[in-house]
Amino acid sequence: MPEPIVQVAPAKINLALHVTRRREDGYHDLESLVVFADVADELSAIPANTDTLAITGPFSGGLSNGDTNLVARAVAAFRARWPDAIESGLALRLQKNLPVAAGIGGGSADAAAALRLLAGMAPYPIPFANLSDLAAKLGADVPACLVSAPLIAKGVGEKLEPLPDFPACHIVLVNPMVPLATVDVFRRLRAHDNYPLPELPTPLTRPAQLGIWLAETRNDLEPPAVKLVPVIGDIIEQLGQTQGCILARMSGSGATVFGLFGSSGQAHQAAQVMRAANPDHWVAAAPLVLP
Ligand SMILES: C[C@](O)(CO)[C@H](O)COP(=O)(O)OP(=O)(O)OC[C@H]1O[C@@H](n2ccc(N)nc2=O)[C@H](O)[C@@H]1O
Ligand SMILES: Nc1ncnc2c1ncn2[C@@H]1O[C@H](COP(=O)(O)OP(=O)(O)OP(=O)(O)O)[C@@H](O)[C@H]1O
Repeated sequence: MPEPIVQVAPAKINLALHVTRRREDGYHDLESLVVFADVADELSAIPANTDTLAITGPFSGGLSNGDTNLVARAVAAFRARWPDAIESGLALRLQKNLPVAAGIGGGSADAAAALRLLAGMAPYPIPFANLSDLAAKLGADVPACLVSAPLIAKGVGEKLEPLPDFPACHIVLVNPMVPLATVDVFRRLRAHDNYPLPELPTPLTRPAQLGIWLAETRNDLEPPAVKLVPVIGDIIEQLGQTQGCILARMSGSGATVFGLFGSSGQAHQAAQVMRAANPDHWVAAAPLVLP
């Protein structure tokens, strides 16, 4: 039996997300500081006669392993774009550790992991720019997930500026286990032309520096999401009061809330507090993925 080829699909966190414009096509232009935490789905592949997808793990329930799964869509799109790159079929296994429709880009991270995995198997180099163009067709967050390191995203997520340095922060993620569809949150958004992100300090190396910058920013999707799922507001308040929490805010279109911490000890302590207070919620603590 050959060794499986493995790619991790880390959780995406929008530390700040400003909605700057409603476009003609109904989508919105965003400016977002995007980071990734070392809590992840995991995708593995073994050469086989045909392509198959098995889904395991705590959040596999209810996810289709058919053509609509973002991993299957990524594989199909890759094979259509580079038909001679991988001749064998692939037995794919997705370990689903991240909650679904949670604002932490699980499906997008899985699609990006599939693209990285296939590109790594190809017998010739696949230019990153071409892979990124294909990623954008699969979903707004897929190009950022392809990078999986701190970056500023603009447009609908296709314009990316990876950051050369970033403070070694720790993240606590809390999800109330209420799925929230991105489209519903955008539909409830009232102000579509908010101000852009302020300039980031350079070099950006200390958590406290990041905290000062973040205090000038927001997640514009948070108020409409809290209206739809009020418990998000309660989590932000609780997490914000834990010791050492630099900032508590919702990620993406929710419902996951993140807490930002300067040390691993404080993050794990806060995660314990949140677990004890909310035994039904999903809680994870992890370091950020650094550049
Ligand atoms: C909000 C973010 O999580 C920030 O990272 C992402 O931009 C969302 O990206 P995503 O999950 O890939 O979003 P999609 O599934 O493509 O969008 C679902 C729906 O949300 C709305 N939508 C989404 C992204 C965007 N920039 N503007 C929008 O108005 C559109 O009505 C779209 O039909
Ligand atoms: N591999 C996959 N993992 C998770 N969701 C998937 C997958 N494939 C398809 N989907 C579908 O994609 C939708 C969005 O799921 P996902 O977890 O990516 O949302 P999200 O965390 O809100 O993303 P974002 O942060 O980009 O808004 C779900 O309704 C789900 O059914």
